[in-house]
Amino acid sequence: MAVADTRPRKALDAVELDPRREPIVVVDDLHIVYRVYGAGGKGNAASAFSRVLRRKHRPTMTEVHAIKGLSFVAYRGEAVGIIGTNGSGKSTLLKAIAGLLPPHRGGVYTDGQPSLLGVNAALMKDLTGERNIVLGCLAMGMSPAETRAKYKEIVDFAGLKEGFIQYPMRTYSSGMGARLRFAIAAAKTHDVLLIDEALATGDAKFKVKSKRRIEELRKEAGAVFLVAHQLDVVKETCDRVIWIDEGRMHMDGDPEEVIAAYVETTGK
Ligand SMILES: Nc1ncnc2c1ncn2[C@@H]1O[C@H](COP(=O)(O)OP(=O)(O)OP(=O)(O)O)[C@@H](O)[C@H]1O
Repeated sequence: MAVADTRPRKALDAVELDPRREPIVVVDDLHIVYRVYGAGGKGNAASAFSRVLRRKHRPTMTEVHAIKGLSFVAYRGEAVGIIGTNGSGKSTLLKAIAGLLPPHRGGVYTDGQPSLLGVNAALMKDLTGERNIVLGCLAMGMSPAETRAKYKEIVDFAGLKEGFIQYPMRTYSSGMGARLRFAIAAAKTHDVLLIDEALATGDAKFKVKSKRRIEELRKEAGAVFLVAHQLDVVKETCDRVIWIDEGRMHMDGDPEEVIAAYVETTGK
């Protein structure tokens, strides 16, 4: 899948390519800019009316430059951890790789279909866990027969308390929701699996289980990207870590080294 590239290629030239491995995600001088309308102005009816009278269609617009020229190549079989302080651009990068945010400049190229598994992944709160499994599997492109075949495996993996699978998801704790989301996403082999904080709320036993499943997914599929604030999860799960600071690449390499440098700099 290719996402708009509107400028001469330059930044990726600086990235070293490993000719022995197969690239699966290429991020080339990526810039992501959010447009925020109405920031700074009063968001009430009077100011909207005043805009109408002044024939100004839109409230003031400000831009947030969240990713500022990021370039790297991820290879088949890699598990890449993305770390950085709050607001550094981790979730934005995942969304851009998933194709959910258009690049302002530069591009993201993936070999195969990326799937984003986030804390806010679109499960329906008013539907039962059971219905969400079916909908989730169908939404991931599985056939009804495949969905039926995988159903029990998903329920077992999520390991919810007895009977909860028949309850609406709004009755689940955040940890239970995260477990079910992960279990649904992990039921399928993904070309590129993007995980945003989904493992944060699981307990220790579930983390071990998910780590094992991520390893399997890496073998079966393309690459796994993981955003997590818990550095131990990243260290245990990933074989490469990218540290983003204010939307820019700060460090990229061995998990132990990058995390040690991050802890030393940020004190986290
Ligand atoms: N929908 C949005 N509209 C405008 N600005 C946004 C939006 N989402 C994120 N931002 C801004 O983009 C920047 C990067 O945010 P992002 O959520 O990617 O950071 P993050 O590293 O994932 O943060 P955290 O660790 O807190 O989850 C921040 O300055 C944030 O305020």
